[in-house]
Amino acid sequence: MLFSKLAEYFEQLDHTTSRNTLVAILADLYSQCDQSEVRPITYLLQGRLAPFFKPIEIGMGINYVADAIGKAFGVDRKHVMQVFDRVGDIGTAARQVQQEAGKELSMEETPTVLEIFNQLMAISQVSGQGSIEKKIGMFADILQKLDPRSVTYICRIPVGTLRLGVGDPTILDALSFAKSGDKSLRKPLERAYNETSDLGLIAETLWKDGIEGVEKLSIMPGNPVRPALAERLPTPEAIINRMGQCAVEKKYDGFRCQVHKIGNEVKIFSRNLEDMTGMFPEITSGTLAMVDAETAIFEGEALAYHPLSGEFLPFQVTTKRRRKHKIEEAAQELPLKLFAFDILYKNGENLMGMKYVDRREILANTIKGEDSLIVSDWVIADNVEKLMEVFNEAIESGLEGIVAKRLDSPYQAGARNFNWVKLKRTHAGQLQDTVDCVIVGYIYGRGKRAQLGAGALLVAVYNPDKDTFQTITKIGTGLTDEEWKEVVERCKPYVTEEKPARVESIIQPSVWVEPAVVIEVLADEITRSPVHTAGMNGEKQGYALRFPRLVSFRESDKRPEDATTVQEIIEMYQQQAIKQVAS
Ligand SMILES: Nc1ncnc2c1ncn2[C@@H]1O[C@H](COP(=O)(O)OP(=O)(O)OP(=O)(O)O)[C@@H](O)[C@H]1O
Repeated sequence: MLFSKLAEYFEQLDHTTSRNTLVAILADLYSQCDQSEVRPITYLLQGRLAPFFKPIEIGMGINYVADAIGKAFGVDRKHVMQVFDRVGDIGTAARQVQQEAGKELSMEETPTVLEIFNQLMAISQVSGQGSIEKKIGMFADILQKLDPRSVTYICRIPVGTLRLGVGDPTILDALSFAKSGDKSLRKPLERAYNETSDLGLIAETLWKDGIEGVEKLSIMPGNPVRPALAERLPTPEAIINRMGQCAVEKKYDGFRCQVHKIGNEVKIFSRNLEDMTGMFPEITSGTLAMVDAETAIFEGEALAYHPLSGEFLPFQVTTKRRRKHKIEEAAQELPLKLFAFDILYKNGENLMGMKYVDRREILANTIKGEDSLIVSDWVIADNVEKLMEVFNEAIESGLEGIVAKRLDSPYQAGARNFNWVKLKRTHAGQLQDTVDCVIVGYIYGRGKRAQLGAGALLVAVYNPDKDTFQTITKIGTGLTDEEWKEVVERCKPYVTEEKPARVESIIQPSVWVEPAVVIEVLADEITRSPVHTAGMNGEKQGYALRFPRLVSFRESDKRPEDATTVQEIIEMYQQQAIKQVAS
């Protein structure tokens, strides 16, 4: 496939406002791909050269891309940046500069997708002295070979603004449609995705070995597994009624880490599967010193802990780590402990299908001693009193609650179900848990707020079945002026003229925002609503949050698709009724 053809698809995806059309365009694109193209095209669709957990970057910011545009079309960077300042997008600026220079090529003259992909990959691998000059030169060479549309889209890749609004589930649907004409392959594709997190690998395997090949893909050290997640139940009684005898663990309030030990190498992935190894030197060295296995994948929560007093430091203290530039120093000053609570893989064996109790035994035998790694405690409870004992102990030591786990449960990658149930401390008159929402727009304010740029935020939750974002509330109060400014600043790169294809909204905000910024919201109650689309179904009204207020920004550890789901909202709504009856 010629790169210009791919750029044509990019343009179509860019301009659609409907999620069904997104799937149709993508399925059409995939049906044109051969085996060698399907993997690179999958990464390029996400503006990348590799799955997002591999830190392969082109390594050129806006100024260097501007340099390359100037070099390709015979002008200086200053001129390119002037055009960029006027049009607000580096791709459009490049197209304009190309046109001014009279160097537009026709679509038929462009190289293939594979040629361009390999050249971009080569740029990402240039390092050392003089690397910037080299990268600029190589990118300029690419630009000289492209038609105007391709120039537009390719310039957005290194600077991270190729936002086609294509979510991972949408790609899975499209792969299924391209290969079978319907959604029937979605389930096995999704399982492989939950275990390997690599859409490119899955697409390539599907093309090469069919769905049977995809069914053989499973957990592999180096590829993060999508984390198992916890459901909610409103009371300790509800937990015992539903789960019967179960394991109870403290719920640590820190960073979820998935640690991969591959021989002498360690990789640590965050809740949203980013490679965060660099942030946790003490956990890396602890893993090498204490883990008795050649290869292993285990999970835990990393937080600041004072071993002498047995005191857990609050999340705000733990997160200081993110802001510190000198990680090594931070690791000395405020060493984190990883409380390991599960193991998924050991020495070539996939443990995910094993029962919780058996995995726990293996975990205890794998981590030797207690230092920067600590195997977390668990007790068996079959009554409310026992469960509350652990709960109260957790609260006393500064934690926020417990997680109850089914004794015979497997590790289900990417699933939120009743294998794990969380119970947090709550305050009267508030929902039992915060809701993670995605900003999809804002509404201009009057008076002082107008000067700040926003009056109310329109926020949404995630519908994984449809891969859409459905609105659930407007947040208009509870933010300081500083916070408003910060919200607007964070949304700025994602502002878009048209409604993003994956957003479902009846309310028309003043400004649409691509789903990207995740915020944690606390509310008093969930109510039914005729104006919000979350959970709206035919005649049935949607759901809304009452008295919502911003608690924190979550985009560092949650992607928009990790936001609270509509299903969770419906469950929280039902549980709120149970709780009201109980109290
Ligand atoms: N013992 C434990 N077992 C499992 N998870 C734990 C444990 N202790 C802490 N956690 C953390 O608790 C998280 C779930 O709780 P919480 O609802 O507070 O977090 P969240 O990020 O808002 O939700 P989620 O991760 O479920 O989307 C898990 O993702 C994990 O990071």
